[in-house]
Amino acid sequence: MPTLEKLPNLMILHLKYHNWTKLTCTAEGFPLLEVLVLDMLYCLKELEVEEGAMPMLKGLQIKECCNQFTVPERLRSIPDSNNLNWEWDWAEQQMSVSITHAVPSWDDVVVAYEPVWAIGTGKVTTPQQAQEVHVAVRDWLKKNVSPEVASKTHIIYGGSVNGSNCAELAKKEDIDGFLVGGASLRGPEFATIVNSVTSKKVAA
Ligand SMILES: O=C(CO)COP(=O)(O)O
Repeated sequence: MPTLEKLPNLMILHLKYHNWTKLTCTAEGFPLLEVLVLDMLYCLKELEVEEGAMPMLKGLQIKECCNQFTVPERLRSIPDSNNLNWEWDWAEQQMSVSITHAVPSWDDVVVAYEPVWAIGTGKVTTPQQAQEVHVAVRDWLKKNVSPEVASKTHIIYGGSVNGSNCAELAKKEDIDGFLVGGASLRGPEFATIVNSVTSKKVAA
């Protein structure tokens, strides 16, 4: 936390699998953080958030942290990040933060859209919702970089992709591929996912 909380542009933080017993966020910590997920922190006994820390927090999820610890008063009114409906807001802000700096070659860039609530949860976004975000990312590239880069850049989706949902997602015009986690460990299923993206959809 002492290092992470000083990152000036960090907006989404998913902390998973660690044996921390106490997490402390100091008063100036996480100035732009909007979503915090504490996941499988089995040893966590104390979460201390000083007054003024995480001033932009809009979504919080605490899952599979088996010790009962007291959630600080200010965080109790923060909505579950699963219920947030501002996917494109996030995507746009993240694009701005990460891409306003020079990219040496757009040929080497792949943009991945991964809703934080879909990562490793078994909850996948709907193809329609993913398509909307991918279109918005492509439009952003068109306006802020160039139409050529927008048409050539692969925009891939990640978050609970599996052998059963990949075909419907892959049908969407602006979903150019997948970022696969858990299902990549199951060979035949991974092959199904790879084969579901049958053609390169972006311009050559
Ligand atoms: O984080 C991921 C890939 O980087 C996605 O993981 P899952 O496919 O297990 O949700």
